[in-house]
Amino acid sequence: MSNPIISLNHVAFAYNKQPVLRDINLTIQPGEIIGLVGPNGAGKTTLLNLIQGILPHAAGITVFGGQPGNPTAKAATGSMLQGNLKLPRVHVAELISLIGDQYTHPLPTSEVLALTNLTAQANQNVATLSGGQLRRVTFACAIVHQPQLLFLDEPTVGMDAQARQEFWDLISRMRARHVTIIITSHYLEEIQHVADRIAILRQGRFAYVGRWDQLQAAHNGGQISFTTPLPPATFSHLPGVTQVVATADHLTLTSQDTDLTVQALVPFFTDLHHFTATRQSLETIYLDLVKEDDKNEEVSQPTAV
Ligand SMILES: Nc1ncnc2c1ncn2[C@@H]1O[C@H](COP(=O)(O)OP(=O)(O)OP(=O)(O)O)[C@@H](O)[C@H]1O
Repeated sequence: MSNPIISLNHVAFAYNKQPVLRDINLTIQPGEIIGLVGPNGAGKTTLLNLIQGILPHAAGITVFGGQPGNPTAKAATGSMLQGNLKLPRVHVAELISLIGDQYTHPLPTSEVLALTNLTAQANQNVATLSGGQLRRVTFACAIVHQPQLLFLDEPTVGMDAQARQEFWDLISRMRARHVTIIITSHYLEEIQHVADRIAILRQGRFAYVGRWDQLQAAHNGGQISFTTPLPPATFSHLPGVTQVVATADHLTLTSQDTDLTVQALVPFFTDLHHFTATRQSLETIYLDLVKEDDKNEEVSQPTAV
């Protein structure tokens, strides 16, 4: 395995003695796309700022083999921070080429425009762009110097569904260029398609780091619905079943393990109709994980930082 681009070892951080990050551990390999998720105020932006050396506290953080903000890391990093930047009133192409001129090996402006779907807006004044287009210009400015590492803090905020889809396509194009990306987003269902691994930040620690599909496989719960002439009590003691709800036309079983419950339902199949089984959505798994962590926090003592 090649040298990691970023390694985080027992990283802790507090603002004015108020702990935000308590014990953060993560190693990021070149070309990986990491989705950093967590509730509002969990510390995602703080962590990105620490890794970039914007916040002055570097214990346990190595970026491109050195301290955050080291010259190699600075030259190889692109960043798109939260919100729209206040951009000067120039044409889109002019702005991208002005920023490119600050670097030794910038991408040609036409290539950046094509990559970010901004060719049609090349000669438009940035002050007249839509919110979604403006976010793409900010992204174009972050990649013009061909960074190996990109930080994207809620890049799709304010974009409509189509603009978000286009943006995620753009991130997939960055994957082909082997760019390492850390991206924060509250759109879980979307980020799962672009991120190789998800890191769920909660109460100053990662509640989960890994692939979404593995997280889903580990949470096998869900709901099973059907119509049946049999009484609801028939199903309440089947393996995995935690709840049976009867409505006018069907029964819904909530199960901790849908595979197990479906197997136990096989002997009843001739009496079951309109059968559907649904696995928990990622959103539900995420919310449960965050809630579980809340419960754990109630019993565990906060770590001194
Ligand atoms: N400069 C600061 N001084 C003091 N406290 C701060 C400062 N910046 C952030 N905080 C606090 O640190 C915590 C983490 O904030 P941070 O912005 O890192 O969270 P986040 O996960 O990015 O949140 P969001 O999803 O809402 O953007 C919050 O409680 C916030 O109020």
